[in-house]
Amino acid sequence: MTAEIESQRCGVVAIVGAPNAGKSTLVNALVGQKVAITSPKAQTTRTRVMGVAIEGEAQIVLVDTPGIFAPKRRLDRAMVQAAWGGAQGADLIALIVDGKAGLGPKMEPIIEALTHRPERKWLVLNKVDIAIKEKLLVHTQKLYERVGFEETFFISAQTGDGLAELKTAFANAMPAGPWHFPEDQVSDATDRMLAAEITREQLYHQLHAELPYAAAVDTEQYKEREDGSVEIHQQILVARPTQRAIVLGKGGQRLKEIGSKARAELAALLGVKVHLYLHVKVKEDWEDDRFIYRDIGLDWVE
Ligand SMILES: Nc1nc2c(ncn2[C@@H]2O[C@H](COP(=O)(O)OP(=O)(O)OP(=O)(O)O)[C@@H](O)[C@H]2O)c(=O)[nH]1
Repeated sequence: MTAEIESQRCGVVAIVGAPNAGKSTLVNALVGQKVAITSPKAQTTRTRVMGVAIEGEAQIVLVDTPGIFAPKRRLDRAMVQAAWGGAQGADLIALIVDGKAGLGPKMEPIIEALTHRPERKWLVLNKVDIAIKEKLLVHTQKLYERVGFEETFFISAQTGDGLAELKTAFANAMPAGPWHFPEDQVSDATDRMLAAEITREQLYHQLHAELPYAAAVDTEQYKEREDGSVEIHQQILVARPTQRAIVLGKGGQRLKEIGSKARAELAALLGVKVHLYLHVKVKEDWEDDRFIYRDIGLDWVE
């Protein structure tokens, strides 16, 4: 037992990058199960989510951060603050770059900030399955000149290409020390938080345009019933009555569909029967409400 603990390694890898780079997809793939929600729409991840991956004797605590971009609104600023906060004190910062989208102006604030970070920095070029090789090499060269990374990896978080090598390299880079989490824990999110995120993911998947970005999901009640099933009541907050009508759909059909997909996914993740009750509420100023920030796990920014 003692020998086992002595050989253990554990550390924190902060996963940073522009919105839509594939950060959450990568964290889920390394953990081996969904801990962070993903969508084709940018700015899906709003708060820091920790995913725990294990490789041999090493426990790798992956901090999935919101995409970093030039913030305008309060919610944007809170997300960017959470992203850099997630990198604070990490053993390693991994910059995830969308190899297909490349380095547009939106990468500039990230590159600039990274040059001043004291942590070790690795570069991970993602989406090699759809990227053009020559372009990847040009991006890599430019980033090296600006930031100076210790290591570079080419991966596809979606197909799994290059992930085994990346995971082994992360594991080898972790400092010696006891594991931070029990062996069977995959995330720091509570089931209550996970439930809200799964519903929000369905909003992203089933609704288009700007709506999901203008919505928040708040779990009001989460309780275990005597038969072992869980009963969950959630509020979907939107800013305008027209948005409420979109979420409800004709005859409430859309909301029903969101609820039934979210329920099925949660039941599979939690391994128990789930009773999910969704309500849509119009709250014009939810983006300026301190309590909502607390509920969705973001710090309030002035
Ligand atoms: N083709 C391809 N698509 C990918 C890959 N990795 C992620 N994606 C897709 O890219 C989109 C964004 O992925 P996410 O994991 O949500 O990206 P993110 O960086 O967490 O995004 P934010 O939450 O906006 O910060 C999703 O549609 C993913 O399916 C990849 O390796 N190849």
